[in-house]
Amino acid sequence: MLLSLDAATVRFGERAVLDAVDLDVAEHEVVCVLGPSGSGKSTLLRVVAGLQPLASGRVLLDGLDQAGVPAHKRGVGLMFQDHQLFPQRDVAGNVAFGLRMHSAPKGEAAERVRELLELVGLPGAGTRAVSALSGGEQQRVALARALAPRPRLLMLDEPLGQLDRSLRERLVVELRELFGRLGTTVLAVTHDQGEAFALADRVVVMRDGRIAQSGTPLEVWQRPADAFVARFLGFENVVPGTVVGEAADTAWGKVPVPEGSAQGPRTLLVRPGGVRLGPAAEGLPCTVAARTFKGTHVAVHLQPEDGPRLEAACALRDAPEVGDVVGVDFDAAEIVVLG
Ligand SMILES: Nc1ncnc2c1ncn2[C@@H]1O[C@H](COP(=O)(O)OP(=O)(O)OP(=O)(O)O)[C@@H](O)[C@H]1O
Repeated sequence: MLLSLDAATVRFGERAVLDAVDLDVAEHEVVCVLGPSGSGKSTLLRVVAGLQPLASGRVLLDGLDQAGVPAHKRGVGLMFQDHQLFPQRDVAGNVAFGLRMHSAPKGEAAERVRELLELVGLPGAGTRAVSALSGGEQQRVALARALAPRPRLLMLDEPLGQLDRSLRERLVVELRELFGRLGTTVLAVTHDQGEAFALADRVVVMRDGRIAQSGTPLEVWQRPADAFVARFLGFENVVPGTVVGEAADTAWGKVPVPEGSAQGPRTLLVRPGGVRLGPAAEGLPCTVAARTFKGTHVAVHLQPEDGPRLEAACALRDAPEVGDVVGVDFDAAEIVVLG
């Protein structure tokens, strides 16, 4: 394992901001830590970087305990949210900064800077002033600077946080490609699930200093570990229910569940795609309370006579109007019995 956290714990006063976290990152793996504000994501990175001491537990790099190893000797690169470029240096000066710290010979450094700027899509930008760059360009310079000393582990804290949506979406694809090509091992944190899912081989969801779930983007998306993860991912149809056989009793009536689901009192996730709308006389009667255009589909918010609202995903053409009364039934394949 390139990186292992072993029961890593950080306390501020009484409160454990990291609470006995175990995490392994293999070489060449891209891991994204995802979680709400205050869940401990940045603290996790700072611990690995050697900027935050542990109350207990261990950080190992290549199997070696990093206790007492200062930040600059850990061989990890860290790129922060507000990319902190030096405004008085030009682009090349910023990129070379990472190298100068490692006392590279001058000619070699210039060649490496040229190579890095090409890599991040800014060929020939070496003499430009940092202040004259767009947000996305500054982000690329910060990335080149972090990659310059060839860190064995690259850590990114909200790497695309400040940028507008379309630029973020483009950069995330570029980053994924770049890391794949370079074989870089990456530990990134973000609160944006789209970004994490697009970038990562593995997603780690944090809650209150603990890991709520770890898995591939597909695993986490298909089978959120619990109601917290499901809600954090933006799923709204989360209800308690009692599972007996292949159905559950819920506030929305009887809901079918997949074969082999855990039995007894549980929490259910109903994906919006599994909420099917039909004539008012069939299934659970609901009134359309709102519609939200989502680009590829319409999210239809349904109010049953009793019980919480439901969200359905409808094709653009089939979406009912606000005020319509529809009958709802459920597709067992889109229902997950949560842990
Ligand atoms: N030096 C400190 N002293 C006291 N509390 C701290 C300190 N640093 C962080 N915290 C607290 O620890 C908790 C976790 O902080 P952290 O920055 O790791 O969260 P985060 O998940 O990265 O949040 P965000 O997404 O908002 O950056 C927060 O509640 C924060 O207020």
